[in-house]
Amino acid sequence: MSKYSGFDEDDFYDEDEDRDQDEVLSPEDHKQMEDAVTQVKNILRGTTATDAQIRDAVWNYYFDVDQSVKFLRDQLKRQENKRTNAAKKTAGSKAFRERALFADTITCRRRTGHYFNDEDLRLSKRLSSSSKPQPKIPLGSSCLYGISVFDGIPWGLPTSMNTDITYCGRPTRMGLLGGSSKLAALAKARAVKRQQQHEQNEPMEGIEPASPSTPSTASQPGSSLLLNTSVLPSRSDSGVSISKRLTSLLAERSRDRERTSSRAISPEKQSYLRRTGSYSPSISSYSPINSDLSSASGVFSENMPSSFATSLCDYSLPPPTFSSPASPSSFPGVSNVDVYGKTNNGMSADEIWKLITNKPFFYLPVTERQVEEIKSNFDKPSPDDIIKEAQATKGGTIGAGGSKKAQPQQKGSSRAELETEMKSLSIQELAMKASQPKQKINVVEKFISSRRKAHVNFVVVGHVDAGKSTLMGRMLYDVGAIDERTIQKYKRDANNMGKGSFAFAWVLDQSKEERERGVTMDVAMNSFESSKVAFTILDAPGHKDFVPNMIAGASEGDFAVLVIDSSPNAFEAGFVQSGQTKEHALLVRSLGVQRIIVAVNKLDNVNWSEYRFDEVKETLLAFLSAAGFSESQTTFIPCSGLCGDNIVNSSVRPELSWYTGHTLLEELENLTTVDRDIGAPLRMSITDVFKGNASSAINVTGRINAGNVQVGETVLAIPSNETATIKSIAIADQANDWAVAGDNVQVALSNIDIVHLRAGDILCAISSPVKCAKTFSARVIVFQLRIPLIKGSNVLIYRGRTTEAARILRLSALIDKGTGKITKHKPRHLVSGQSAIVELEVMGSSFPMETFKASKDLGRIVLRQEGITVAAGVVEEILSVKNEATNE
Ligand SMILES: Nc1nc2c(ncn2[C@@H]2O[C@H](COP(=O)(O)OP(=O)(O)OP(=O)(O)O)[C@@H](O)[C@H]2O)c(=O)[nH]1
Repeated sequence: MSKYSGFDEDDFYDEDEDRDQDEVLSPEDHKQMEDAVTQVKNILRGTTATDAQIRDAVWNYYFDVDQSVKFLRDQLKRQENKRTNAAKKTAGSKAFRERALFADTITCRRRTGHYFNDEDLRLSKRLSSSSKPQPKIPLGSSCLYGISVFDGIPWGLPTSMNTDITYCGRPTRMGLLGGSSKLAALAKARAVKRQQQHEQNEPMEGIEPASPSTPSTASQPGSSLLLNTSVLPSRSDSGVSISKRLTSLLAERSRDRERTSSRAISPEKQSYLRRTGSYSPSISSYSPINSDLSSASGVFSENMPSSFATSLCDYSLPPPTFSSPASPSSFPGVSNVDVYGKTNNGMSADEIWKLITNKPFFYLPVTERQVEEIKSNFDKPSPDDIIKEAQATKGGTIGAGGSKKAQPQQKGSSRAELETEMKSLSIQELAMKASQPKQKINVVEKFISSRRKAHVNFVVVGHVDAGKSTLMGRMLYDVGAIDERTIQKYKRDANNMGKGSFAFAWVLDQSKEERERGVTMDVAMNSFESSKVAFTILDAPGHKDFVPNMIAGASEGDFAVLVIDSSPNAFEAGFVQSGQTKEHALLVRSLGVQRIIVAVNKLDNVNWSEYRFDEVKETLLAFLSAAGFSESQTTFIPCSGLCGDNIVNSSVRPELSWYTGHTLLEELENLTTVDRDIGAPLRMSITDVFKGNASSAINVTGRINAGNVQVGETVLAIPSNETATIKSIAIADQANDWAVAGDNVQVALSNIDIVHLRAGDILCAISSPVKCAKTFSARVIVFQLRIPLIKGSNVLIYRGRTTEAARILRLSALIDKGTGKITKHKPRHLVSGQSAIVELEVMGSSFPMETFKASKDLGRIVLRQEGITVAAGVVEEILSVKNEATNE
């Protein structure tokens, strides 16, 4: 391996590199080196390899003669190739430049033999040191720079164009519009290189680079530099003679161009050249439209964007006036503009345009008549306006999905009138006008006369894998809410998945992910009816990651079923600080649940042990009473969801004969029914929002917390503050004309856009809107904390499905848990187990809430920090709202 590995061999001969080989070589190595150098020299005799190159190669290849020779031969070959290519390139570009220069002034006559005329040949001789004439340049050849527009056209020049072609200057090259980024990069690199070369040429005294504003000579091939005779030094050296030559050459070319321009151009050719952008019309045909063509013809100097492009991109341009467009000829002192855009006062058309308009612009190719026509189209009302007007006349109907905040303006009504009307409108009046259904039902009367079964929601909580879903699945199966076939199917499918024991849990865990993971992730809802009561099960997730979902479920529960895994160590695992048994029990209590049934589950795992049951009962009873559940409101039932003991039917198992109490279902039926004010203003917490398949209505599901609702009624959505009309109501999939507090409903809403509704929002009576709190005070119980809560602590507040960021504004007081009396004002911090009054500020935009006194459902909150529940409590007072008028 050579020392060059990993290096570019082009860097091999670095003149500056200091390699003092003699200093590091031993006498023996030195001799070896000299021998090798001599051998390589002999082999490469006659080549251009220098002594230094040979020594370097030998040194770097560790005196290996063959390797060094091979390397050096390769290098020499590469250098030779480089030189040849560079020479070819130089020769090529020189020839190209010369031909381009000739082409600049050539008139090609295809029909008459494609020869240069005498004048061209004379000029070419003078320009080129070679006296050899250039006899033929075929039309369409790429060497003809000026007409290279025909390059690549397989059918050549159109027959109609087989007449005289006049080159009118080099076309301006514009940047790539999209396309290859590699090409763009290459073009950019070349431009930079050209710029560098240009800058290197700049210091030449007496010669300055052509500027964009200089006359058209700047854009001619071969004339990238322009003489400035005023700064030319009066030296009689060779530099001056070159300058003189260039001056006379340019003067001659200028005369030449004038001659060419005076020749007649056929209309056919004019049209073609317009299309190709190489035609500049004379002043006689100068118009706003073809002024742009003149800029494209090369009159505008290189690197300038066309006026069309400028008009498109430059928003600062003043709009052009259509009535009397200015033109270069109208500029004082200008009477003529030639085909090169040069005017008789020595300025280019471009310069004059700039003076006239400050910036070049592009006129749209429309006549004044067309403009008038376009303008008159807007005098009439649009089809939309006609429809709106018709709707307004009919009675102010607004299309579905439209915002009801902005009523369409009646034609003829003044702004002042409208403002007065708006001021006089109040939500109460709106309520009077809009919330009345066509045929008003007395819902309270209807409810009483209907003798409907009491409707109870109960939430099932407990540590992960305590058996909550299995227990509820079993209950639904035993009461006949699930048929045998479905259960058999679940058993088969669960067996196939290797989760046979989860068959009953699948009744509630419906999602694929929940079934695959064997974990409940969101609250599952299911209903069944006993002979006395209609129940809705809210099966909450037990995993700590889904506590917010558990809170949502618990917020809707009237009672709670706490499921305990009585298996050895399992109860203890759920009861430790990080377990969810305690957290869930505290949360349901904080959210207003007073009645709790503890299902001591999986008793089959402890051989139906009474001792284990008592152990669990004792431990929990102490904890629950400390958490606020009275003993009379707490019941313990030994059961097994998997085996079905004591769920719906009493166990007949001899091992369980020690228990003679109620089954779980009996216990649920015995619960005291909750009193609800069905005559109060409507409050409905939305749990889900979705669009119906067929109808345009928006469906929302949720629970009616207070009051009642009926089909045709107009309600208010908070926090969006948008009204909606109740299109239909369904209770347990049965259509109904009305619903009351406690019902879990699916409601179809019309006249509202789905963007104004989301889970956690409240539907309420227009006459009594729910407020969105900005600051409020709450009585809270502090849970287990890692760090104390202080003034300024950031928390997340939860209520049902609503969550918002909040900040503790003030720790107002510590209170006694038993008596509720203040024990200390303004504590510095709050620690685990304390009760306190705190003031909170809602950071987010909207958190609809009510005081606990006004609504037990909407007045409860849970505070969490970094995924841990830190406190829960009730809203005492709403101190300020987001916006009194709009709740925004
Ligand atoms: N031996 C026995 N196993 C049970 C009993 N009840 C449930 N299981 C098993 O416990 C495991 C968990 O049951 P799930 O019903 O999913 O528990 P869960 O509390 O709903 O779980 P999460 O909702 O995810 O917290 C399953 O393997 C059930 O078969 C029972 O009474 N006895």
